[in-house]
Amino acid sequence: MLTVNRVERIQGRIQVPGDKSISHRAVMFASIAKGKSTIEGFLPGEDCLSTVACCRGLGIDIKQEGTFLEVQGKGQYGLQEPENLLDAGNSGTTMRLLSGILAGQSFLSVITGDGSLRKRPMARIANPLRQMGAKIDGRVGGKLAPLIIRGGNLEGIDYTLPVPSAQVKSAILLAGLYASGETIVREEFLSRDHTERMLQFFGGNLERRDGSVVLKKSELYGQSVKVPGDISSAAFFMAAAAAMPGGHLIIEDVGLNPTRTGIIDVLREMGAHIRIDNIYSSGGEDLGTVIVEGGKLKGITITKEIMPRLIDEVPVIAAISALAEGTMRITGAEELKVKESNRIAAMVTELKKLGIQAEELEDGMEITGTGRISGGVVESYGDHRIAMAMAVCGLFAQEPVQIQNSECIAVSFPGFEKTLKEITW
Ligand SMILES: O=C(O)C1=C[C@@H](OP(=O)(O)O)[C@@H](O)[C@H](O)C1
Ligand SMILES: C=C(OP(=O)(O)O)C(=O)O
Repeated sequence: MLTVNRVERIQGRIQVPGDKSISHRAVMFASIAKGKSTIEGFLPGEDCLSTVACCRGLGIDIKQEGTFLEVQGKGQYGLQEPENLLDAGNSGTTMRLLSGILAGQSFLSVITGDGSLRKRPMARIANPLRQMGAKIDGRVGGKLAPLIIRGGNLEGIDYTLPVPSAQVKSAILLAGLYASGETIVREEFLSRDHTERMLQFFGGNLERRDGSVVLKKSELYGQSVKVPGDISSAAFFMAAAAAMPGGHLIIEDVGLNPTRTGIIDVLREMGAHIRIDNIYSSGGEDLGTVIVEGGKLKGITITKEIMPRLIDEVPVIAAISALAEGTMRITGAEELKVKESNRIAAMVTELKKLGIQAEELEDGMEITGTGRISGGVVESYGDHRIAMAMAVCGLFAQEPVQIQNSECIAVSFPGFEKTLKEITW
């Protein structure tokens, strides 16, 4: 159980661990690339370690020393039939992206995960991968994991995403590496495009045409990847510093891919002062220093257009909305219901336990800021983002906030508590 006490100051200069989305992709792409890859700044969180374990289960030699990885890629057709179940743990990204790769293999794989992942929707990837020619079965008519995949002989498809999801887009593109003809993915609002950028970086034949991604069957080649700091982890501290009058926080080497910076746009619209400095590029991704000055925030309305660029940051936005003036209305966020927990229900229930005025909407939530957060015991639902969002509430609460089942924070942010202590007084 993590206990977070009220603080008076948020100040400091920090770095956050490597980006989770990019760490997963780097390991997977390196595994199916020809030759050795190195990965620097890898996130040694539980989710990414699940990806490493699955790739090892497919016969890939991966050496890990903290945040440094060396992967001996065996080329597109070098993976071996796994002797046992592949376990994606709590990680939707592992299960969905890896399924795209497994759809290209003629051998049999069975991929499963923990209790939360086994409840999350998998038809969204199974359907397009079946259309490409893979055989995929699973519980409840092939909709839930464990998934049983026998792939091979794929054909490209032209697919418009029915749900805004970078994981679905990525699964199709990874299968597209093995498919004849062109694989085309279209989406209404651009979701995180790390797969597109990294496929190009590894030598994949990928083009972007009028809002769609077009991929032709291609071979990847080993590379050296430097993983940027995770803006989704930085978001907890950015939001806390923004809501604390007098707060001053500098976060270095943060990934600033424009498909991930919705949190900066939202905090600015809420009245926060955020500056970006020292921008540079590495491996097709932008990085930079984020400087946050704290002050008084106001509630705003968020709609579905920004959601793909903001999705994992909604819990912490909800948390600081309690401190903002007026009402925060978050809409177009249905996808939050199918994350590690139902993040709409979880946040509303737990915020109410701290005396915050919160209400569920069909596609989001509404929070009315009173500036007052009481203390108490709250639940994480085994969901890392809920646990960290509630920790942010604790920094502003009248009494300590105790977060039950907080170990799940290690899924995406090992060292969260240590960094939190370093910047708060
Ligand atoms: O592609 C990715 O790395 C991710 C995509 C998002 O999920 P969806 O694709 O389900 O929206 C996000 O919530 C998740 O944390 C990571
Ligand atoms: C939704 C998340 O991850 P995943 O889908 O990979 O489990 C997350 O990290 O907030």
